[in-house]
Amino acid sequence: MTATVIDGKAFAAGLRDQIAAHVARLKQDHDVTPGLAVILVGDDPASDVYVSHKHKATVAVGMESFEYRLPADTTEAALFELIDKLNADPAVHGILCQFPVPDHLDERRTVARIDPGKDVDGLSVTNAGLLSTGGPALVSCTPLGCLMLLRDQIGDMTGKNAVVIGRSNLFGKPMAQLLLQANCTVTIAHSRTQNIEALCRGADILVAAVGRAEMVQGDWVKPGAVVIDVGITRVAHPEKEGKTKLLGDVHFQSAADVAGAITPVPGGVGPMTIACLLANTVTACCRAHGLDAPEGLTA
Ligand SMILES: Nc1nc2c(c(=O)[nH]1)N[C@@H](CN(C=O)c1ccc(C(=O)N[C@@H](CCC(=O)O)C(=O)O)cc1)CN2
Repeated sequence: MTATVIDGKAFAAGLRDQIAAHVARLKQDHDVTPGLAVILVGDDPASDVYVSHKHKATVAVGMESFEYRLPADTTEAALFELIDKLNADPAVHGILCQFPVPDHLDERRTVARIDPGKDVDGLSVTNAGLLSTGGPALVSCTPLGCLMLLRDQIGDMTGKNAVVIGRSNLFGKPMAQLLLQANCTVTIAHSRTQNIEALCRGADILVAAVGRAEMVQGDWVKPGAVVIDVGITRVAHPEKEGKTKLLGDVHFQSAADVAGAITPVPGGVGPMTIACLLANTVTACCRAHGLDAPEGLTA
């Protein structure tokens, strides 16, 4: 292996320390405590774990955490009633509905109900529009986390060829916008892209977010490239009976032999998601009180 392994867990811990310091200052200087409300509808086991982690992380940096666990048969009307209440609550600066939601609910309509100033997932049309036009958006947490890791690793990204595999609203599209803002030449690849291997081999920055375990092989990677793996697929452990393990979208061993730097799974991008959610809540709180968002927490 020749690549530097990017330690997202350590980076996220440092970011949470910075956030805790900002939260303490907001309390001391402005008598304001940032508050985050997380809504979970249903009983998806992975979502249950993520929501618990979000609660613990929120409390650990000194913010207020409001957690709402609703039954799987919650109607859209009941969900919207809760969102309306949170939109109007001055103690709540960030609102997030954990995805996926049960089939009878619609993610797009749910996000649209959240006040864009409190949309700490950065998924609303308003925040997507602000991001693509260079305005003061709240940016989707995982791409924001990837940008922070890339900045730390590369510094100035001007003129780099960046390929993002995946075109979701939650990740691929905002990631591409952030890389464009950082002066990269950006290509979004997806399931219909032709000759994707050759395209990836031209990338100085390769970001994989397709949800297909180990799709990106070492011979797709340009020597020295920075590889960011956003995939998380849980599979049966090959050696430990009854246990599972996580795989990324990148075949780690072969890619690490070629890349200059690479994020592992787990411990790469994943921990940045929750740290950036806290960062977005501080940003939303500052903006709600007419204060500048702290440097280092935004795109
Ligand atoms: N409303 C949202 N829903 C979902 C989002 C989101 O950003 N907003 N993202 C994912 C889930 N997610 C946070 O919500 C999340 C995923 C992964 C991790 C993480 O730390 N992963 C670890 C491994 C954890 C494990 O062992 O399972 C890692 O990669 O190291 C944190 C948060 C979908 N829903």
